[in-house]
This record gives sequence, structure tokens and C-alpha cells, in this order.
Amino acid sequence: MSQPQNTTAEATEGREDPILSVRDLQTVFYTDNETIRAVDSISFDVGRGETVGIVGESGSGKSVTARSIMGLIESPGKVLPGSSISFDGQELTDLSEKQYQSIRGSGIGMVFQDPQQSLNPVYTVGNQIRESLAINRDITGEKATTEATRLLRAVGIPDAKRRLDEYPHEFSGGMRQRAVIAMMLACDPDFLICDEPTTALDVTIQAQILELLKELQEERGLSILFITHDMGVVADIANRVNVMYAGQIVEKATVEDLFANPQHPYTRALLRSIPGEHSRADGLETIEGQVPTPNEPADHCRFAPRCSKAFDACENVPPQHVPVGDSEDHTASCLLYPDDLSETARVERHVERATERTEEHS
Ligand SMILES: Nc1ncnc2c1ncn2[C@@H]1O[C@H](COP(=O)(O)OP(=O)(O)OP(=O)(O)O)[C@@H](O)[C@H]1O
Ligand code: NI
Repeated sequence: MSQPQNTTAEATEGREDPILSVRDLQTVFYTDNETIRAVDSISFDVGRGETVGIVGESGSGKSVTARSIMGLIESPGKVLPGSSISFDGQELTDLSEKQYQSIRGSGIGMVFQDPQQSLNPVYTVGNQIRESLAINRDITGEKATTEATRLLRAVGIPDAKRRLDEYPHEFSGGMRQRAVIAMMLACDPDFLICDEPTTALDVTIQAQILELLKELQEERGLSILFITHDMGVVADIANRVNVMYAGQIVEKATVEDLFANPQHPYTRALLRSIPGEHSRADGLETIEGQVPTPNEPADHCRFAPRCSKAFDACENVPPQHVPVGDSEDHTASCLLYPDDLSETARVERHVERATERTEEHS
């Protein structure tokens, strides 16, 4: 598949007509004493048939991003006005709950870390898949049973016909996650959001599920947004990656560029913390400190307190995405870039961009 080369890299990230386009998404939670800016003005695209990763430590806003796209943010949370989520050309942020249900039924499927969230313990796996087929694709009776068997086979569940009559608790963890994926496929979605779908599974099963997702993607032309805290997993499955920190995307790149040429100090630290052959107990280098709760406006770099490269301006200038590395699609929001400029010129560049953005939005 060849796509026309795009010159406005920032606007479309080199992908014409993306299936999902998120612009300036802001999702906040109003608690008694603070406003948590869980997702603080992020923008990214998912092209048709590609897998885009979101990676970051716990609390960085990955799941809130997924839930915002799915229309699943509930009070005290809110997707703020000015946010845009466009799916297949349709703006989702102003849909009613009823309209959203039909998108969740057939357009976008979601696979969570915990398959229990998607499976009902009191119905057999077969009945749940058949119900999904009836609701979303109007397939019933004998036909539904045949299709459900086919779907279980498609996700690699052996002895599929017999297993239709089993309950979720009779499935192992890996098989249960496969069953959830089969249930999602029953809706025949174009787009799948996977939020840490393999985190609870052991490494071998995890690899099998990733393999399955890749196969399904190829066969069905699925587009996938894949969320994980695991750099190794993202390297395995994603075409492009967005690195998230404290509600913001700090670096975006193709998977090749991100691993060969990481630029943001946070990305570099994350990559250093990938466990090697040595066990976690002796080998894992972690980043000092933890992700701060983003409860203040982003008028500074949220990573600065943990960053060995931070300088004075990092405390009072909001970093903006600027081109880094050698390829068009690679950007980072860090005052160290563009690195061919002097420190003063770099800071000025970021201040200017921040001002432009505020003006665009007022
Ligand atoms: N219902 C809620 N009420 C208040 N704060 C929330 C709520 N849901 C999420 N948050 C906050 O939003 C921020 C982002 O949370 P999120 O669950 O998106 O992180 P994550 O990147 O998915 O982390 P993990 O890897 O642990 O799943 C966190 O500070 C979290 O405490
Ligand atoms: Ni999460």
C-alpha cells in the first residue's frame, strides 16, 4: 500500500485520511479540592490499517485517552470544549449517548486489560458472542452459532464448537482474552482500542495474543490504537508511537525512529528502563520519582523535576512539539530542541509557538 507523501507532517502525520484524528483533547476530573488534567491537550492520528501505540508509565493518562475516545468519561470527569475526536470523518465529541452506543457497537471495539470487564460470568461465551452478533449484525439462530464458532476459531481457540457452551471461568486467562477479541470481532469493527490487553498474561501467552492481533489486522485491515506501559510490547506491535507523560504527548515517531533515535529525555529514560535478560529484581533501572498528578495548568515542563537535562526555563515555559531527529514525522516537546539553535533561540521558539496556540484557541 503506498500513500501519497505529505508535506504538512504535523497536520496529518503523513497519513492521508486517517480513520481516527484526535486534536487538542482535554479531559479533566473535577475532584473536591483540585482539577486533574488527566489528558491535557493531546493530538494524534491513527491511519487506516495501522497500529499506533500510546506508551507511558502508570498515571500518564493512557486509559483516560481511550475512554475519552469511547465516550466513557463519567462525572466528575469531562471532555472539555475545544477537544476534537474525529472517527471516519464523524465528530464524536458532540454525540448523544445513544449515538455513541452505535459507534461502540459497530465502529470501534475495545479490549481491556481485564477480560472480566467485557465478559458476563453468568452467560456462556457462545451466548455472549451470539448476542453481540444479533445486536450488531442482525445474525441469529443457527447462523449465529456457525459464525460464533468461526470467530472462536479465528482467534485460535481449539475445539471451538464445544467451548461455545462453556462459561468464562472455564477459560484460562489467555483464552478468555481471545474470547473477548472474538466478541469484539463479532461487531465487525474497523477500529480496535486495546488498553493493556496482555498486561495480566504471562510472556508466552502475551506474545501469542500480539501475534493474533497482527494477523487479524492483516486479514481484516483493522486499525488499532494500542496502549501499554511496556516499551518491548510497543516495539513488537506498533507502526507509530506516542509517548505520554502526565497527560501530555512528549514525543511522537515511527517505531523505528523512536527506538533508534529517541530524543525526549523521558523517552530515553523509559528505554533505559526496559528489563534485559537479567531479572527485574537485579536489572531494572527505573526512573527516579513518579508521574506527578497533573493538577496544575501546563505552563511548564511536567517532566522537569525528574529530568537530568532540565534548566531554568523548563520551570516556566510550556514546551511545544518541534521537529527532532532526521525524519518528518518525528517530534518532541522539549526545550532542548530544535538542537541546532542556541538555548535562548530554542526557548524563544517554544514561547512563540505556545502564544500562537493560545491565540488559535481563544
Ligand atoms: N475517575 C477519576 N477520577 C479522578 N481522577 C482520575 C479518574 N480516572 C483517572 N484519573 C486520574 O487521571 C490520571 C490518568 O489516569 P489513567 O488511568 O489514564 O492513567 P494510565 O496511563 O492509564 O495508567 P495505568 O498504566 O496505571 O493504567 C491519573 O492521575 C488518575 O489518577
Ligand atoms: Ni490505564
